[in-house]
Amino acid sequence: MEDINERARTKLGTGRVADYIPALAEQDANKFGIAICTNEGEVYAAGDAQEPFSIQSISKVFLLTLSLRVYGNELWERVGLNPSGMPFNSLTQLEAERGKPRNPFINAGAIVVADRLVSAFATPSKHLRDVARKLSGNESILIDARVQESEWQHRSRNAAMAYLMKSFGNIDNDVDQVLHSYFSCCSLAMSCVDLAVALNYLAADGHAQAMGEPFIAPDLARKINSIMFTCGMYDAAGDFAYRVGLPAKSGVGGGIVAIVPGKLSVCAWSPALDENGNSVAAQYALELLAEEMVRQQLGH
Ligand SMILES: NC(=O)CC[C@H](N)C(=O)O
Repeated sequence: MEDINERARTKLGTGRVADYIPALAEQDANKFGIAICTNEGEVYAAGDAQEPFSIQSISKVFLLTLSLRVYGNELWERVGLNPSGMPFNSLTQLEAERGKPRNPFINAGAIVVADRLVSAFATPSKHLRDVARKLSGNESILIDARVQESEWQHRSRNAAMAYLMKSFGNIDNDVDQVLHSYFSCCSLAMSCVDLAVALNYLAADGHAQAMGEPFIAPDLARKINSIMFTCGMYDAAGDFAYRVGLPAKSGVGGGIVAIVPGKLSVCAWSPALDENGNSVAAQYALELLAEEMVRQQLGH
């Protein structure tokens, strides 16, 4: 971890912090952290791994997991399962494809999933926050109200997607209510350690480390990993698969969670992003980790 921390920091200064959500523009581009949680429950961390950051699109994994727990395969009537090949906030496919987003890991897809949760739970964002607390074993996890408000103030593009989908009958609830839920989930503040522990269920056949019990069925964990592999890095999913080869999900807060099924979960974070909205240093760190794991497996 220390070696990766040192080497990944050479990438600081490359890329740009997201500024289309003003509250995110204030992040310090010189931060880098990485944490691993093994399926045996050991946590290894380096750099700024304990510092909470805005999880942004990583919340789409929680949203999807909770929604699949309630709706099962019915969910796929509302949202597709294929990479979009488009930026995460693109509107162009939505009109042509009659309001059914390509996958649950682009904004439109996650907004549809959030709508499903608004139908299922009285207070969906509080429910999701509580699940994040339980899964990470950290009761102090909060929704960052400043980020949430900033997203709401600059919601035009996400609101346009939501209204377009509503016009096709793919959003059941009030658009403002759905957007509020979606933004509050994106605004959860968690650290690399929190996220590595919380998402370990995807590495451990659905078993939640901090809860000490099954969270989802093994088959569902396999399926979510598959969607992460093909769609988790937006239109750069293929590049990342080639470089790293692991199911992963990124967010514009600079975090990336990756899963080594059967072994461990990892979260790397650094706020500066490349042109696809993926953290430059976090991607590099995961590439170094993947290379190191191959070397160790070969006994080199
Ligand atoms: N890619 C992301 O992390 C985007 C999430 C962000 N909250 C948005 O809706 O634009």
